[in-house]
Amino acid sequence: MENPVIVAIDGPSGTGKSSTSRAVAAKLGLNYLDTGAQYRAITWWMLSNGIDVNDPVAVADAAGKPVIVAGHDPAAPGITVDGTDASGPIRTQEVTAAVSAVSAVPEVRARMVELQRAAADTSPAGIVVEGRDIGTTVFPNATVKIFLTASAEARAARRSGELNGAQSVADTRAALIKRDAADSGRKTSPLAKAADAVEVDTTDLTLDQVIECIVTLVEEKRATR
Ligand SMILES: Nc1ncnc2c1ncn2[C@@H]1O[C@H](COP(=O)(O)OP(=O)(O)O)[C@@H](O)[C@H]1O
Ligand SMILES: Nc1ccn([C@@H]2O[C@H](COP(=O)(O)OP(=O)(O)O)[C@@H](O)[C@H]2O)c(=O)n1
Repeated sequence: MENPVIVAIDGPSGTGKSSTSRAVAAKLGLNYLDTGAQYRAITWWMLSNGIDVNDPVAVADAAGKPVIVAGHDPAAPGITVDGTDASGPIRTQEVTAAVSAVSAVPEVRARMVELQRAAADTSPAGIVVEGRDIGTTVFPNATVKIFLTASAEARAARRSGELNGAQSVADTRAALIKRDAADSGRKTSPLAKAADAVEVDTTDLTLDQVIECIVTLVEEKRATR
């Protein structure tokens, strides 16, 4: 049988990773994994259990406790923490503000990477995995690696639109830039483009154009291997 296809999609917030990855997985009949949702889920658990997220030792000590299960269906991925649906709570601004600190802790990353590799092992046709370090660390031998970018203005406008104006574009832009810096500057598996990743600037592309571009790259790669 053919090896499973692994499509790694990395990039900063608001570049279109989730929307693109889900559509690409659905079109190609592959599983889907949102690794950002896993880091958000463990962050939500830390906050809910009174762990000081700015204390890396406390976070490391607790990292093995929550049971996080991410769904792989691109039409309805979902995520549970200790059996409770966490899809809503992981998207709050409180979690968004704390997630970079939690995800910088090596013990947290080791646990998540284990779950991410296990997800690929149970995806016979293959999987589209989105995050920050998928092409560099989690799947260095991925079939196709994509690094999405977009201007800070475009990303902030997209995100602010999702929050229905609850946060201004300027405040959203500042929060995104702060999180990018934390994610790119951490020691363990920072946000980075893999040397062999294809960079796609989505600033002036429609979502459909980005999806088409990635589907074509995967199909080309599949045809030649
Ligand atoms: N190419 C694009 N053009 C316009 N809007 C986009 C594009 N890609 C994504 N979006 C929108 O931007 C928002 C953020 O996209 P998302 O996929 O969640 O990004 P990420 O996962 O990288 O944070 C969503 O509302 C999505 O519909
Ligand atoms: N592979 C990954 C994915 C996410 N993350 C962390 O998780 C956070 C949330 O990721 P996300 O993909 O849900 O973020 P958004 O792009 O949705 O805003 C990021 O800011 C990183 O701190 C990570 O460290 N490594």
